Amino acid sequence: MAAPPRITFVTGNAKKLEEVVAILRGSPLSIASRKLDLPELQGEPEDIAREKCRLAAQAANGAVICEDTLLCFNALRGLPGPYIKWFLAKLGHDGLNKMLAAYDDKTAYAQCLFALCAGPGKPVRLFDGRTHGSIVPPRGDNQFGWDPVFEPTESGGLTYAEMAVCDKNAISHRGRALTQLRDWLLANEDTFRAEMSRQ
Ligand SMILES: O=P(O)(O)OP(=O)(O)OP(=O)(O)OC[C@H]1O[C@@H](n2cnc3c(O)ncnc32)[C@H](O)[C@@H]1O
Ligand SMILES: [Mg+2]
Repeated sequence: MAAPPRITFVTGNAKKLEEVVAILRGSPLSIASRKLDLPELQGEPEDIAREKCRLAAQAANGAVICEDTLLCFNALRGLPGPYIKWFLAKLGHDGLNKMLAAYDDKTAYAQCLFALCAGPGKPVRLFDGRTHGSIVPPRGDNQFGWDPVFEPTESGGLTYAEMAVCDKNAISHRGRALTQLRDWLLANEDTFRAEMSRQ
């Protein structure tokens, strides 16, 4: 049997990489990684994810995956969404809570858009994973991004930061999107290989 196609996960975020490695452990995919902070377009999440992946394929000159993570407050009609990185950096965990002070609705969802591309100029495919929950005052040891302030509905009252890594990965936005990507690749390996080899 041929070796699995070699794909590079392009990200500037070491914690994302750790989770991706853990989620894919035991799967037949061969993922390398490249640390690169790519420019991100503004606009709709799907357009941001597609454009970032297009740039990643050019930078790596080969098959790539990359991902965009959003944290969407329902009371704010999905904002901060793809801009959560900058809201978190400027406002911190308390500031994210204060943004919802004027609203009864504290619900939110975490969304992960994985993008897969066989090489420069090749089509970009998206895989969308979501986890619903609420924004709460910070709790928990894991200091990955906004994990301390996001309490998934299905966690039994724990924030992401209070959950064991494997429990988070089992229900997380990232776990769900990556499972779809893996299943697509395993079912469509020949199509993807053909795209990789076509100039
Ligand atoms: O290079 P890339 O892959 O873009 O990495 P990034 O850190 O810039 O990531 P994003 O652009 O997707 O911005 C998402 C923000 O949300 C944070 N984040 C991503 N996944 C998370 C998770 O599972 N739990 C908590 N915070 C997360 C991340 O640290 C960023 O601040
Ligand atoms: Mg980024």
